[in-house]
Amino acid sequence: MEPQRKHSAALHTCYPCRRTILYRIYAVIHTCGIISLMYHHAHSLATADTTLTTSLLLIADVVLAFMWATTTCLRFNPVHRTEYPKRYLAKPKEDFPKLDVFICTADPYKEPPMMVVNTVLSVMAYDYPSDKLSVYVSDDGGSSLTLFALMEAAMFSEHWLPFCKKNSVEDRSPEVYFSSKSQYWTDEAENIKVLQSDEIEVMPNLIYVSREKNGASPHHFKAGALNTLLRVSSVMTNSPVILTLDCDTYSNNPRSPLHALCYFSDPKLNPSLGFVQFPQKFRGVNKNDIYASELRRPFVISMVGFDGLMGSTYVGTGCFFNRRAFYGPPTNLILPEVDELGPNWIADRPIKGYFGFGTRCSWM
Ligand SMILES: O=c1ccn([C@@H]2O[C@H](COP(=O)(O)OP(=O)(O)O[C@H]3O[C@H](CO)[C@@H](O)[C@H](O)[C@H]3O)[C@@H](O)[C@H]2O)c(=O)[nH]1
Ligand SMILES: [Mn+2]
Repeated sequence: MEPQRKHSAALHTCYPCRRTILYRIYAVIHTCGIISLMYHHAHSLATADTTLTTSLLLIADVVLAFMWATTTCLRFNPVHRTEYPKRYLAKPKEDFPKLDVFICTADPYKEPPMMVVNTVLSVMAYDYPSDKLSVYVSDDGGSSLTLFALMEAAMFSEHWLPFCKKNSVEDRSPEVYFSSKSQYWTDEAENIKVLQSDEIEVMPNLIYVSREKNGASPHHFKAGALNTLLRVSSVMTNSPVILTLDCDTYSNNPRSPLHALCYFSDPKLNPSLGFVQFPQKFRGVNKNDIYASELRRPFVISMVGFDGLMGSTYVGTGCFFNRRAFYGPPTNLILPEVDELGPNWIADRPIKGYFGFGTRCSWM
């Protein structure tokens, strides 16, 4: 992501970390220390007899100095960002771009379908116009259990979405909501029952995709699944903004799309803005995180460091993409041979779907 240091844009601000100056002073002192150490080694090599020992020490110190330099650049200009989603909300709803969400699952035993549907429901229930939202699930396991769970989730969503929006529920993964409020939700469960399904007229699209795999060509695991979803979604909805999620990472903020759009809608950033990566947060780690399972260094410290240099890295989940970014660099649009797979194709055919097992879902 392009860093933007000025407080100019109304929808987001970016400011450097306050302790950067102290760190830079320390880094200069440390660099002087490394240079004098290198000088000492070079001097010893030229004058002393212990050439082998000195050479080994020199190599060890060069390696350590290189490792220090590569991590130091991430501490050199860390930046913090703030978005103002309420300001974005003030726009007319017609101006909101369509959003496609890609969720990958592969194994119904290691990734239980209940976990997958909780992730699905957490994004279907976004505070976002439902008619602009499409959720695509790629199931590399081709599991009928996962498909069945999704069908049930589609029906449950008719109750869950109005309930979340009416009660301003913050945790929109049902599993998290019901476990975190276990002392309250007995009363609220009654509310779920009495809600009518027509409170929200349009429901988000929910599309299940299980790609064909064969021995003749490599399937490329998650990357292959995401590419399949990219192609399928381009002919069905072709939304300009895409969110990718692993099936085990639910969205814990119903306004996440608005936060991302604060950047995508900025005309100064947009031509070169490929993606907006959200940090990962982990549930269920032990108190004080003694095993460092939160992975704070890669997901928090390094990310703000990358952001201040040339932009963060994609960490595989929780990332909003500009669909245009998949069609070549900002100055060069590389169009596919099939028009319908291009970024500017307007996919306006209505999506009509029927489930198996004799059930037709009313939201399609
Ligand atoms: O053939 C496959 C294999 C995996 N996946 C999905 O890919 C995701 C990540 O795979 P997983 O085995 O869970 O990898 P992890 O090590 O848990 O994931 C971390 O590391 C991955 C890269 O190695 C990133 O893609 C993930 O975002 C990151 O969370 C999951 O949703 C899987 O369902 C597929 O869709 N098809
Ligand atoms: Mn995983």
